[in-house]
Amino acid sequence: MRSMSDVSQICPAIELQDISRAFGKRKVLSGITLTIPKGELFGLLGPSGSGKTTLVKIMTGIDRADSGTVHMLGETMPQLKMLQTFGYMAQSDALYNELTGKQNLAFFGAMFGLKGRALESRIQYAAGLVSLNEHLNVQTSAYSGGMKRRLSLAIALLHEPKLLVLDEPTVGIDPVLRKSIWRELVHLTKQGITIILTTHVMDEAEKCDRLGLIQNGKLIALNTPEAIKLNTGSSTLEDAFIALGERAGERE
Ligand SMILES: Nc1ncnc2c1ncn2[C@@H]1O[C@H](COP(=O)(O)OP(=O)(O)OP(=O)(O)O)[C@@H](O)[C@H]1O
Repeated sequence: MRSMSDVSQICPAIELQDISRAFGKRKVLSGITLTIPKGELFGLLGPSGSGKTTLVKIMTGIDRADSGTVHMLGETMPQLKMLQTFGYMAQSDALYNELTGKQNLAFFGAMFGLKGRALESRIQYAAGLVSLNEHLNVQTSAYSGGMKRRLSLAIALLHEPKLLVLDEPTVGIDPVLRKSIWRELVHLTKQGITIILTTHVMDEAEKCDRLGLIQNGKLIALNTPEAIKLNTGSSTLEDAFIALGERAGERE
């Protein structure tokens, strides 16, 4: 008989089956079916309000679908124990402003059971990744918007999650740092970590292994960046998405 860890070895990182969600009378997601294998760098794109944040919240169990099923590494979601498995970076930063950057990291690290040397070394790694080492002892209330985003990303990475779910992770981050963060994200997926992110930035979308395009709560395209361009006869992803959006609009 297979143990739970054997099951998580062979299961995809995320499996969504026929997910729908409405807020009141407003249908935000309709019939989304999507499988994301382990180690993939998956990008969710779509116009503002198309349902991307709602979908990633449902993947992590932060929000619940009205119908459909969610599995993370073979486990039915939501499940409290899965909080240890993934790191989530929300669009708005959830930080303690009266604490320093380091105290914030230590607080969230302790919540994930990290302590002593292990906690210190993870804080140094995560802060280094987002170039915050020199600002760790500054109170977070004095951080710029970009620094807060970077600290939120460091917190999401702190407990070595197998899966990272990042909602517009590089908004407000300067191009040089954005590049180095992306280099590290790609490096993490090479180690088998799955990354699912939302973005509006086309050059970030180009770096993803696969993209899902959401429009009006429906998944209207799912493929590699190259195939999406090829299938629409477009030279840029931007043109491809405009073409796909128009086609989907005509079908509705
Ligand atoms: N808790 C909520 N209550 C009511 N409506 C909501 C709630 N959360 C999201 N919505 C609505 O659902 C729709 C989809 O929102 P969502 O945040 O998922 O979009 P998005 O694609 O992530 O947008 P953006 O790119 O601007 O972040 C929007 O119309 C939003 O107003």
